[in-house]
Parts: sequence; C-alpha cells; structure tokens
Amino acid sequence: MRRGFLKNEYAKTVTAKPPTAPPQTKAKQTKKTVVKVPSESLHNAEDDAPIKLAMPEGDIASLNLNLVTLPMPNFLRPEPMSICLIWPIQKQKILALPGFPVRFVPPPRVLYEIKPIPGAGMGMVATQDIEVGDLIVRERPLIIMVQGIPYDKRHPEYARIQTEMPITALSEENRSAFYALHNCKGDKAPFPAAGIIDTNAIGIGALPGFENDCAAVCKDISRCNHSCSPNAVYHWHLQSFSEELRAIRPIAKGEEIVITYTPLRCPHRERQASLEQSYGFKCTCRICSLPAEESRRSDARRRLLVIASTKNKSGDDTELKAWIKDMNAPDNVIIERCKKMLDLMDQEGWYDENYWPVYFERIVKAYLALGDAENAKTWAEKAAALTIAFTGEDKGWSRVVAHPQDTEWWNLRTMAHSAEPLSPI
Ligand SMILES: C[S@@+](CC[C@H](N)C(=O)[O-])C[C@H]1O[C@@H](n2cnc3c(N)ncnc32)[C@H](O)[C@@H]1O
Repeated sequence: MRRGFLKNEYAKTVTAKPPTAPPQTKAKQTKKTVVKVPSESLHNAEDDAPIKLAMPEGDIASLNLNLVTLPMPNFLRPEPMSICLIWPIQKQKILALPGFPVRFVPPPRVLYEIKPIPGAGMGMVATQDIEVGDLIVRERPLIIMVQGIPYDKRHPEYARIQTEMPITALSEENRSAFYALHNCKGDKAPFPAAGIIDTNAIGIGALPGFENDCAAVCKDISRCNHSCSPNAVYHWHLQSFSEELRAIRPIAKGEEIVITYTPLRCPHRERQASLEQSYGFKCTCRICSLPAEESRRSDARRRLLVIASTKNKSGDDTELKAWIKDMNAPDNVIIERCKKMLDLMDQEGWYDENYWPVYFERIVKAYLALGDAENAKTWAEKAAALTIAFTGEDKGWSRVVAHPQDTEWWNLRTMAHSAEPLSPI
C-alpha cells in the first residue's frame, strides 16, 4: 500500500466562471474567487521522472549502491536520521529537492504504547481516544533500501553483506531496536536481517532518481499488526523524509491500532492465504471471524465496492450535471446513492483511498448545488479529515468548509430550477 505524495493543487484560487443563472443574479455578479471542491484521485505519479538504469534481473547487489545518512546530519538541529542503501543518483536527486528537508517535527502528543497483544506478538495500542486524521506517529525510518536486496539469489553472500551494511551503521540503540523486531521467516530467511526486513518493511514507493520501489523499516510503525478493517494508514512524506501513521476511523483508548498488509479488495480466502504465506499468521480480525454466510456477504460487499469504483471516478461530474438540470430527479437521489456506498464501507470497516473520495466529493457537490451549506460543511469536514489521514494534507477541503457559498457548485440546482419557465396553468 503505497501512495505518491501529492502537490496541493487545490490551494490555488481561480477566476469565477459565471454559472448559468437567472438575470437578477447575473446583474449582481462581480469577479470573485471561486473555491474548488477537491476532485482528484489521491493516487498520483511521482513528480520526478525516474532515470531507468539497466539492471539485470536478480543482479541488484553487483551494482554500486551507496550507504547514505539522510536527510544529512545537521549538528545545529539534531534530528533522527535514516541510514539508506540507495543509488548515488537518488542521493543527488533527493538532496536537490527544493526546500529539502522539511524540519522533522514529532507529533505533539504520544497517543500509543507498544505492548503484547494476545496471539499477535507485540502491537500498537491507543493510550487516548484518537480522531480521524490525527497524527499517531511520525518517524524517520531506521533503514531504507531498494527493495529486493536481501534476496539477490545470484550473489547471496554479497546480498548479505550489503543488507547488513546499513544495520551495522545504526547507533547501538537503533541496532538493538532493529534486531528486536519480529522475524516471521525464522530459519527460512537466508540470514536474520533478511527475515526482519521481510516481516517489517513498509513500501515507500520509488525515491527520486530510480524507478524501483524502496522499503523502510521503522521502530514503531513496523510494530503495527494487521486487520482487514484497519483503523490507521501510513504514508511516506518525502519532504520531511518521514513515515506518518494516521487514524482513518475513530480509535478508542485501549483499542489496538492496526493497518493492512494485503489488498483488502480480495475475498476472505485470498486474504487469508496471502497473510499466511507472507507473514505466517491466520487473520482473526472482526471480518475474518464472521460465520460462513456473513463472510460471503462481506466478500459480496467488497466486490460491489470494487465494481462501483470502475464506474465512479473522481472528477467525473457527468451525473451531477445531468441531475442539476433534471427537474424530475429527486433532490436526494445522488446523495442517497453515495451514502449507500459509504454505508458498505462502514459495514466492512474498509475505507480504501481509491473508493471513498468520489462519494464524498459527489455528496458535497450535491449539497452545495442544493444550497444546503450546513450539510455540505459537515461532509466536507469528514472528507478533509480522511484526506489528511491518507495524504497528510487537506487538499483544499477546509476552504470548502469555510466558504461553501464561494464554490462553483453553490446553488446550481436551485438556480437552474428557478430559471425554468412556469408551466402553463
Ligand atoms: C510487522 S510485524 C508486526 C509486529 C509484531 N506483532 C511484533 O511482535 O513485532 C508482523 C508480524 O506480526 C504478527 N501479526 C500481525 N498481524 C497479526 C494478526 N492480525 N494476527 C496475528 N499475528 C499478527 C505476525 O507474526 C506477523 O508476521
């Protein structure tokens, strides 16, 4: 589960496009700033086009990887650092990023503890109530490396030396923290560090300069256990060179903080097989513990969400625009349909970044088009919290909360209808 980090496209203002409006509204129009309702998929390509290096399959270790401390020790501003095993070009590109690095600021409050979880080793547990979007952890990873290095089959000895290099370079405290992490591969791993990396590494996507994904091992985030109804999600923030973990559902004090290790769109049986094979455990989360009939319903709900996502795309306003003009369509038709989809997500406890944004976007736009500021704000607030949870930024939702009347959707349906000629008596 890996997302690119997005540029804030929505912070900029644009000149108002005059809506189709009755004459009296037109007369009052002045040029004003229009607030945009965010409507972009949360997925995005990396800004920086990676350079393609000719890399023979399975021959990773023979190439010239460098051991680098990033962001770069600054003795005037001591901060945690990550030991990285990356290509020289990546180091150059990262250090050349404008404004890099953004200062590392730890979360204002400690919201969790790491403690034993029955049947699941250690895990992360909330020590306070946590709201959607709240920052739970911000961490500079212990180590970062190009994926696949420990398992270079053509040069197994060299692979071991390379993998252990960044671990050797860690401080004694961090090295102990690394070796204290769980190794679900046991003797099946070619060497212990490979098993620990395999069990705990988090995908952070490609770093600038090279197209292959990198993986990070973190002291605390790597302690999060799995659930098929996760209440938290992590994302990589390149500018501060840190991994953030945020809540995607309210988490009560004492509740375990859980993420997903596997694609949640897959049916129960496939999820179980993948977790067993890659992480050596049988998932007993709420969804995986459902009786057979209920479990089939859960699979069907997930399938429905996947199918619906192929038809409903963020930023596609065709349906909304047709509804705005259609006098015969009920006011709540789009809102109710979208709420049903969100209800399926609630039942599953599964908020997938590919699925929820489009429904929030449509609900907010529909309420705006109806001139219902209160409901538009309530839903835009929820969308802001979830967007922050997945990306660390609100992407412009807070502006919609603050200025619903200044959005380009405001009152569109109401105006379209009041502009209709009266039907003859
Ligand atoms: C990244 S580690 C998570 C932290 C780990 N529990 C520990 O003690 O350090 C992944 C391992 O945790 C265990 N684990 C994670 N989620 C689990 C779950 N839902 N049920 C049982 N074991 C789980 C498995 O042993 C898995 O290989």
